[in-house]
Amino acid sequence: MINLQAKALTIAQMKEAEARSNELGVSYAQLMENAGSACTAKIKELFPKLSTSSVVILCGKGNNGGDGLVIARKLENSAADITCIFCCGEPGTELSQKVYQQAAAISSIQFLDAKKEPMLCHFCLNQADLIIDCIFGTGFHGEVQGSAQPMIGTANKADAVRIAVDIPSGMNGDDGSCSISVFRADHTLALGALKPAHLLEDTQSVCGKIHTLDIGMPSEALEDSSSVKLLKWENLPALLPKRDPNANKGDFGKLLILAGRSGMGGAAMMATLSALRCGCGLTTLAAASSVINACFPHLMEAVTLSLAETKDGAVSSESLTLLSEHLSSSTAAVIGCGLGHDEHTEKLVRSLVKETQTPLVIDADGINCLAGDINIVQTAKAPIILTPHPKEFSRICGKSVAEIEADREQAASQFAQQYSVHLVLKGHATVIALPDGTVYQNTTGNAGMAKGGSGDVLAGMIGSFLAQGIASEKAACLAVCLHGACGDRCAQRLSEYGILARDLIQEIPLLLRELEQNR
Ligand SMILES: NC(=O)C1=CN([C@@H]2O[C@H](COP(=O)(O)OP(=O)(O)OC[C@H]3O[C@@H](n4cnc5c(N)ncnc54)[C@H](O)[C@@H]3O)[C@@H](O)[C@H]2O)[C@@H](O)CC1
Ligand SMILES: Nc1ncnc2c1ncn2[C@@H]1O[C@H](COP(=O)(O)OP(=O)(O)O)[C@@H](O)[C@H]1O
Ligand SMILES: [K+]
Repeated sequence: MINLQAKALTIAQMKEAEARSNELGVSYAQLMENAGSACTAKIKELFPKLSTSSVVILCGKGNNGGDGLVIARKLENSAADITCIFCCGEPGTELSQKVYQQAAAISSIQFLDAKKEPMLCHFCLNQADLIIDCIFGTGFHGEVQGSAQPMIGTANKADAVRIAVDIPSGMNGDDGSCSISVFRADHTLALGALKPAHLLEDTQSVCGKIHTLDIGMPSEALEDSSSVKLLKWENLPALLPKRDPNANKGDFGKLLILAGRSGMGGAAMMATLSALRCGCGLTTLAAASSVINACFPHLMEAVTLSLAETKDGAVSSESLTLLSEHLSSSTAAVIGCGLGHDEHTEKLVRSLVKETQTPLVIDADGINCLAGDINIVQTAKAPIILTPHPKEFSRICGKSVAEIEADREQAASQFAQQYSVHLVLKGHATVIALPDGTVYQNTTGNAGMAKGGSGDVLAGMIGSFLAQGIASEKAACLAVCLHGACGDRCAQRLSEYGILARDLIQEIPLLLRELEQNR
């Protein structure tokens, strides 16, 4: 598994993780106690002048409020004075009621009710040196209403350091959408794991600096929660191997690209050029003879293999033996870009995939050729990376495009595990799912790439890295994220409307140079 720092659990996954912790012997009450301890330790670290400071803790009536009451108890003797303000009435959950009783037994903690004593509450907030927000956490929905609203308003204007526990109150933890009234934190203490909202660019001004706190959830409980790892540009330098200064072209692999029926030469060329730009030692394009004749002058650095055509311009199955031989001497192959899908090609693709031991990237029509008998990928001898867009994926997974789009990560992960393949489900936030259940979600790319040809560029890039001996997981992650980053750079210069797939190819070496420098 690639070691990525960012790991976010959705609110539903967090609830599952809490339930699993409970089953594994770390009770809900213990988690709240641990959360309070971890927050208190972090608050002391972030705010060293505590002993001479006034602290106000804004509490909701759920378990986020419960965390606040544990913090109040744990801060006793460390701060000059502590006030807890109930913003939505008294604690309403079993857990928060229990910790309220414990805190209430400490005479030095003052408790106020925002509805009953608003003036006093505003006064305390204005005098505070530190304000801790425990009104809402993962249970928040809709808009902040009632007494919580003016409390947040005054807290945001106060001359104090503001710390939010778990999620700034008023923000949705999954999608980062904010209520009109939202607590503006200098620091946010994410409990147990980051939530998706913590990772969004737009939410940074609301969250401030984010700290993820260990609250004693067993690692099995967190890992089992099918977390999605975010793949970012910053992760790429570590994935790009350094080229051995003594190496020769034989050390950087041989890639075979089987692509391009008559009339689809652009796809074949695009895949070949992007493979060349990603550093493969020797790249061969095998395509219909008319395509080779047309593309040949533009592919000076590639070897070409001209394949017999049917009268309709499809690649004929006559070429099976020739292709099998080339495939066995290659270190990876890409099958599919603009290859077409008729009975000849289907027969050819199925035979090659069944027999070969060479690692494969299967894209576009390569996938369509397998759609009637997808079990072939499960029994194949070679490691396989499939790169469908949602419609192609729909043809092989038995789900509708709408069902896939409703939970892309889940659909991709289920398929990858069932068929023991690496699956790259393309589109906005491309998902990479591994046979072991690991799921990555790409963060680069833009809608300017939603144009014919972008997918062919990606297939060539993955194939090139694979041919150089980079393992499937790294090759797919590196290529997908780099491909998106090329799109982002191109869009800055040429606009999302104006970029072409060929522009992505020109951007590859510029960004590879940056990765080499940052390694
Ligand atoms: N469940 C657990 O095991 C743990 C939970 N923890 C804390 O518990 C939090 C989640 O607790 P809860 O599920 O109780 O949820 P919250 O405490 O986030 O809030 C839920 C309460 O707020 C109310 N509410 C939601 N939206 C509102 C709105 N717009 N206006 C007015 N009221 C609104 C709900 O009706 C409910 O009473 C986490 O964020 C975390 O801080 C931690 O203590 C760790 C352990
Ligand atoms: N809205 C988007 N945001 C980010 N990337 C996108 C978006 N739309 C498409 N892409 C990327 O562009 C590529 C399109 O590939 P594909 O659909 O196979 O097209 P084609 O094969 O015609 O080139 C994929 O890598 C996909 O992830
Ligand atoms: K909060």
